[in-house]
Amino acid sequence: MSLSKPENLLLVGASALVGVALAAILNRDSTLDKHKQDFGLEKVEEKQVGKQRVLQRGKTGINLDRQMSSTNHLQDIQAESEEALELRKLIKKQQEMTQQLLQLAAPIVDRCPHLVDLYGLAERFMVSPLIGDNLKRSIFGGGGFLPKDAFMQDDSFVIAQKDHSTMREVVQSLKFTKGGPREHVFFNPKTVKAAIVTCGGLCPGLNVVIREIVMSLYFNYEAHEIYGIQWGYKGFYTNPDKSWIELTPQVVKNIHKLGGTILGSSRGGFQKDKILDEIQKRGINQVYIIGGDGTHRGINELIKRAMERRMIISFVGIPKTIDNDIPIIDNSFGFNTACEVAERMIEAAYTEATNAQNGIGLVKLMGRYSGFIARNASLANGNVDMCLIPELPFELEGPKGFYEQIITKLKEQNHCVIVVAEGAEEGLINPNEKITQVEKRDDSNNLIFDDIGKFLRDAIPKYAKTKHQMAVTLKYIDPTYAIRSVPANAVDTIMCAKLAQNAVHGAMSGYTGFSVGVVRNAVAYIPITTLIDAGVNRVSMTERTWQRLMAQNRQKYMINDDFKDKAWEVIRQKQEERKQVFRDILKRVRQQHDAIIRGSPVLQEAEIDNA
Ligand SMILES: Nc1ncnc2c1ncn2[C@@H]1O[C@H](COP(=O)(O)OP(=O)(O)O)[C@@H](O)[C@H]1O
Ligand SMILES: O=P(O)(O)OC[C@H]1O[C@](O)(COP(=O)(O)O)[C@@H](O)[C@@H]1O
Repeated sequence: MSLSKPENLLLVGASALVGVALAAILNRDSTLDKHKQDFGLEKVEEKQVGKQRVLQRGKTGINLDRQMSSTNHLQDIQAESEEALELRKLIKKQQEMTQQLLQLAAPIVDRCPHLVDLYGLAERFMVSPLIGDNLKRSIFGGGGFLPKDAFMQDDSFVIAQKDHSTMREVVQSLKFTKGGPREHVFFNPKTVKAAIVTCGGLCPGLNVVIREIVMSLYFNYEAHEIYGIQWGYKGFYTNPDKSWIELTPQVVKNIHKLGGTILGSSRGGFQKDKILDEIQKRGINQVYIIGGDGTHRGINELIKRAMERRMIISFVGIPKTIDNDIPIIDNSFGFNTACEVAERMIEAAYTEATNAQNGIGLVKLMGRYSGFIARNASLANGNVDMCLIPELPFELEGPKGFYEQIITKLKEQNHCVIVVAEGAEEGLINPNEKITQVEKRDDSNNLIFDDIGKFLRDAIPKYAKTKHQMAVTLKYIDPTYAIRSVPANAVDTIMCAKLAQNAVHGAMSGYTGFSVGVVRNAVAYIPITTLIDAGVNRVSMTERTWQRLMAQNRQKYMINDDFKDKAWEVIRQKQEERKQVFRDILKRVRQQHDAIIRGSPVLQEAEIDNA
């Protein structure tokens, strides 16, 4: 019988359900008790050792129900009559097929690795110390404080895509495991040794994340051995006696009010074996790494190497980027704060511009590859006339170019407010207008552009004077580091706490290789490989937020006729590339899901029978 035929599936399903019911009567209670003894799970519940665990552990197909019925009661079975034995075998097969059917019907979720699967470990879980032992404690706090139904099931998921118009689209959307505390934890808190490191550029909220990881490990799980690694990746192995510092609630108590990171940060200096040597030497089994895309590439390298070295460690990423250019997540922490501060700078530019004849306020904001800060701060301010970002094709010169449009604005309203993202020159469609002459890179191999802000500060008045004999008053504001070095605002502080706590929940429950992010307003565990594959998030020219800004400031198309087609082609091509990236991810996730199902012993058996 082929399980790929729907009618056979239904047949198997129907008979399997009958079998399951029979099985439940015959051996459920006794097997469950035996399982509880074997695994020491006094509080384990029937529904938790069933199908959900099978789905979660799909990769290795570890099936607690199967273990129970096939091994634990062999002696009982042998003592029974031949007839009963046959019946039991049939029931067992039907049960397994039911599991298989459930797997076939399961949503396709992009699951992050679990240490049990990666290393083929026995499933030994402890009841979470977070569990409230009575309702009062659950409500009013103290020791274990979570009521039972506050725990997250492993098969809960978050749908990543925003819009769906058909059920088919919902089914096919990218989905991630939902973050949250699990009722059973992989790590015994007494044996946890955690390390926290911050990498890359600064961002508001780094200290909040550090603080909440420490507090959550220390007070919620009562894991007390926590280290902070100073100066980014290189701090793991450079002067380790000094750069490894012990983090306690006392140390981190007030750091959430400070900008930057108490651990310091750096670019470059990633040496995986040296990092792992030090981690191994100190017996670290949970590593929390806060950083951007470069940092996440590093985490992926560490995981691969750690597996080769058979180091059982949970590596967790907490995505950090002031530019908000990490894909999939709604927003990165610190972005809200950055936009708030940037908006005030734009307001200063507006005040200056409106208080001078032919006044121009020019603000340069961060955004190497993506213009999210410039876009959102401009929208928030509402008085920006032109916003230039890397994703926007434009020209400087010519009758429709940027300079001419400034002149038009000045003639119309006597002032002009301009926001430019530092990477905006990527949008310059005419190669003759490029600003950066020699390509430069930083220690992490990121591009460094020549300063477009300073370039425009000098070029705009010159253009107005030579081409229009117009004297302008230009005030230039470059708040770059002033924006990212501030403490997190209230919204970001709450977000950081949410991310940090869920990072700890994920690591404690044995997940690894995931990054914790808010997706459609819910916390998701996103496989780091997926985050890397998804590349850099960018503002889409056809998305509604950008369109809203265009509607608000009535910014015109800054391209002359010669480059019109090329500009459209660039936009179209970039959008197609982004779509392809997600199509590829979805394809891979689907293939993984199919492979899990095909790799299942039940399906293989059915196919052999059929042959
Ligand atoms: N491809 C990579 N593989 C491994 N480590 C990397 C990679 N790219 C960057 N890193 C490391 O990650 C850290 C931070 O990277 P960087 O690009 O500066 O910041 P971000 O993580 O914010 O993008 C640096 O220590 C850098 O050496
Ligand atoms: O001067 P630094 O420290 O290299 O950082 C500047 C760069 O970092 C960025 O803020 C990007 O960093 P993240 O997105 O990783 O936070 C760019 O916008 C900016 O060019």
